[in-house]
Amino acid sequence: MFVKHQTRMCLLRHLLLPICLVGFCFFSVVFVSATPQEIPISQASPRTGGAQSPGPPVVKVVIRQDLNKKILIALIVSSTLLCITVMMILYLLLWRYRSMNNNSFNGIKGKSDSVKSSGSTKPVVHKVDSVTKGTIPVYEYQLLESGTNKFSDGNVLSRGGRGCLYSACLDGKSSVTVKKLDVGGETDIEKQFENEVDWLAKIKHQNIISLLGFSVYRQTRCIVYEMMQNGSLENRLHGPSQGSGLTWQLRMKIAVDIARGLEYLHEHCHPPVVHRDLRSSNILLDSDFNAKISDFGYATVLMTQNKNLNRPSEYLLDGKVTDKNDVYSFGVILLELLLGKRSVEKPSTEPESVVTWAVPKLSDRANLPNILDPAIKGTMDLKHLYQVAAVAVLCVQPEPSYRPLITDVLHSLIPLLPLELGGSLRIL
Ligand SMILES: Nc1ncnc2c1ncn2[C@@H]1O[C@H](COP(=O)(O)OP(=O)(O)OP(=O)(O)O)[C@@H](O)[C@H]1O
Repeated sequence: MFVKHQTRMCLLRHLLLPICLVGFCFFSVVFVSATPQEIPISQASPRTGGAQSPGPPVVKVVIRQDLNKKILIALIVSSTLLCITVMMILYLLLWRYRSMNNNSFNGIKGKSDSVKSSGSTKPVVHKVDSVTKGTIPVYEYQLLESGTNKFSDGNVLSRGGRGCLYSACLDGKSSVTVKKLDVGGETDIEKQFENEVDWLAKIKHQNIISLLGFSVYRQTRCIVYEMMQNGSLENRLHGPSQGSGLTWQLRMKIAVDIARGLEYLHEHCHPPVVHRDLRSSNILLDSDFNAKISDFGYATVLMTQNKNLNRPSEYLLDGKVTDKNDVYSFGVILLELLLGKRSVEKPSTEPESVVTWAVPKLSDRANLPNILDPAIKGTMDLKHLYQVAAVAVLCVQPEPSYRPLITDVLHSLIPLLPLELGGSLRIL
């Protein structure tokens, strides 16, 4: 919204000068053409005593010199107009080219740089008005500190690999989530912080977590997100409740939501974005169990070299990043939803991935009901179950090119989801 508004204002500002020039020329032309074209010269004899004597007819004589002058003026005006039009077109083309370059997903780098240079010793100023400028709000560190009771243990939602997550109340009413990262000279964390803020500032979608702002204070980086009351999908499936709160229909809704978020990244972002770290712990659920993709610390544009990335080998096919990496990860989540198993089980022996465990078993569809998550056994149409399992198996093909596009996955899942949950299935 803000970015669109900003662009419109910018366009207006840039168009104002050429419009004024054209307007000026237009009025010049109108003015010139409005001046008399001919000067009538009467050759009649002088009037006597006010009575008009019938004299010879009035002859209109065009003064040649004047005519030449007018042609000259017309020529000057029209050539000026032509020049201005050409200049205006060039100017617009140049401006369009520049703004396209600026908008092509490098918008926040400038912001990150300024953050770096200003942020090491002083708190960043709380820019409330930055919202109206089309940028992301920069929170004062002290505001986040007081909103989380000085980052107290009582406010901790989770302790992650890269930092701690707190619930916070910033405006005295609604609750938000603050992720606090301690950079401590670790460039990797700083990079992930910048990457996350950079992407989330540009990506707005109902199935992608909303970024509310960030803060930079000495060695501490904070990211403020919307609160996702039902936590992560991983916790819902494999935590204390063991998936009991997730019905078959809810699971289908979650799968469709994730596919919608991914489809937006792969098909509607320009250039396309690959998440690269899709897993059930990065799928968050709001109070209505709407699923949103989070954690964009590793996200990148499609088809860049995959350097410096410490991910499992299945994410690094030929060192290339493609949208099919995300499709594979989506398949893993689908298997987790169906079977209630973790993506990687860690028994006392060798850790085993759900893919190597499930795919051989799924070759015989009659086997499927036996390995299904007990929490959903016998609660769905078997035809639907087979269809979802087939999609999951396709997504986790070892050969990336054999995996479907996420848009195809999405459109094969939508008919299995009831209308009231955002699908197209009519339950009679
Ligand atoms: N906006 C949110 N609202 C509610 N809970 C959240 C939110 N974001 C994250 N969480 C919870 O915190 C957990 C950790 O999330 P976080 O993004 O901090 O992980 P992380 O630090 O990236 O950990 P890892 O390095 O293992 O990915 C999530 O799995 C989820 O349970």
